[in-house]
Amino acid sequence: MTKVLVSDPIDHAGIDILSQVSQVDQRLGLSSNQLKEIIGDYEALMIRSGTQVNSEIIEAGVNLKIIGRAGVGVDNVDVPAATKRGVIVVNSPGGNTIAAAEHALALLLSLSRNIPQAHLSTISGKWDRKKFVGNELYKKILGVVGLGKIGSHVAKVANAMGMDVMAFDPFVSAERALQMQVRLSSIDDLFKEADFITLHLPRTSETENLVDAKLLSSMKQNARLVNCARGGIIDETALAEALNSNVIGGAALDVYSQEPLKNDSPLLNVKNNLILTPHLGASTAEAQQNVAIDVAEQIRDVLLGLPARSAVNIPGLSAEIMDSLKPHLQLAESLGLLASQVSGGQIQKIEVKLQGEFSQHPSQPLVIATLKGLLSSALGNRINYVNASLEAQGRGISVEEVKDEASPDFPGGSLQLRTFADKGTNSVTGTVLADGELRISSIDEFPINVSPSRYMLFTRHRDMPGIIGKLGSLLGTHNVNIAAMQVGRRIVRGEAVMVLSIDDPIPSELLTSILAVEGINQAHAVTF
Ligand SMILES: NC(=O)c1ccc[n+]([C@@H]2O[C@H](COP(=O)([O-])OP(=O)(O)OC[C@H]3O[C@@H](n4cnc5c(N)ncnc54)[C@H](O)[C@@H]3O)[C@@H](O)[C@H]2O)c1
Ligand SMILES: O=C(O)[C@H](O)COP(=O)(O)O
Repeated sequence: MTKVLVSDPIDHAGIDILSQVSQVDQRLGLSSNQLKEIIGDYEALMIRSGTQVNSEIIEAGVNLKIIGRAGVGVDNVDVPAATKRGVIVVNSPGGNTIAAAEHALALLLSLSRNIPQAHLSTISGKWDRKKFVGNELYKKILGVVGLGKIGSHVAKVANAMGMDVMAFDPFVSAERALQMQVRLSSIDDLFKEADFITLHLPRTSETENLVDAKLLSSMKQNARLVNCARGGIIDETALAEALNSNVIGGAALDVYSQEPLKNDSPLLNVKNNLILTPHLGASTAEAQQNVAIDVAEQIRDVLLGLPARSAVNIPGLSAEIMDSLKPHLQLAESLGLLASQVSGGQIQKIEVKLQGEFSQHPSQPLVIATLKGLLSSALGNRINYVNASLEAQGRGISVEEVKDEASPDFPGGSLQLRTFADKGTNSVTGTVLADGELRISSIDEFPINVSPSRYMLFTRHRDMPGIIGKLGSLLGTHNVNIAAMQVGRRIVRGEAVMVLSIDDPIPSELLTSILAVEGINQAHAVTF
């Protein structure tokens, strides 16, 4: 039975799903060293933002197949290290959208009406109705930075509350903004004009300290800032200074450059106009149930050998694509595997040509499947859809994709793989028949028509009498049974290919004997 380690608090709905297929161990509060020590026993790790999954932990996870992040941000996972090791990283892109958006709105309202401060004052026995006079959000300008899933929901609610919403998001079109009744602007104009600003963008090398002293000083003096996205997007020292010197009206933060917030953080010296929450954006019962179910289902599927729907490190390969292109991906993988066994020498480049109907399919998944097949004879089950491109790059194999809409050969089109190696160029072509069956339709431009089978023998030889008989009796002598045979040639008595489907593997001494037969130029034992 597979084993799943859960190292952060996860809703029981997720644990229930995983328990149906796996042993689930919930070990909260592990140190990094403790996690490193035990991770080798597990096929899957399920986390939230509390567990840092660095490259050492990933290396120690020798059985790890999948890391499931029950939430959106995967910045606590070393995704490149996971990709290199072929470990799938999945998240729940939409499970906590509403929770995070509502938390940002709650912080906006708390800031505008001084709710936490008024609460503290009231429970201390005071009745101060003058000190806590606030502002309405109605008719105020809201600046949304990052108009993705969360930012859009905040914008929608803010519009309904009568706010005038502007946004900065370099990846959102003017049409989309118009649909949302949001006007797009530059970040500089947004910070100058807005009465309230809310951040909903990821933390990346580009957005780190994006909100710095300069941007803060351009804000209106009474303007207020909310960050419910990621710590590190705001320069916290600059923010503390801006608040203490009344450069801006107030701020509310849910996320910090270092979490948990450190005792020496400059933010803790700010008085009055700052509201802090401990990364609570996704902490609603509903969101926790959503993300736990979403991610647990994906972990369960991957452990059962099925695709994951939200893998962050399998580009272009959603579960829908994997399902709809299943036989096409199988063909691509088979051609890659075949090419790796018949091409001579070190492959430096491959050309993946999508012909006819095939050119209508997305090429990226087919290229990844081809590379997976190509590298699997060398790397076995260490290669998968996650790391195939990276492994190929690491071996200096470049990839060219070609689309050729005209394919006279097959109604369903065909896929051709050409390999360019130091010892020459080879090509293999295949198709998917209407019933989903795979066919190899040519090898090195010689036409054939065979289905890939577990063991096969491919030869290049001179088309001459007696050669087939000699080969047959050699196989017979070694007790290798022939299931099917086909010959392909372009001209009579010229060069030809022979393809045999056999029931048994070919021992190396038999291959040597085959190569010694007069007229046989090449012989390749192929295993699918
Ligand atoms: N506080 C919490 O508990 C909590 C909960 C959920 C999500 N989050 C965080 O909220 C953020 C937004 O999440 P989402 O689900 O809406 O993501 P999303 O991917 O749907 O949206 C992010 C948006 O940011 C935009 N963007 C990227 N770089 C930008 C830049 N330099 N300037 C402006 N915009 C930029 C993108 O185009 C995208 O539209 C993420 O950082 C996520 O980790 C926090
Ligand atoms: O990225 C996220 O989903 C949020 O930051 C929530 O993080 P959490 O699951 O640790 O609450």
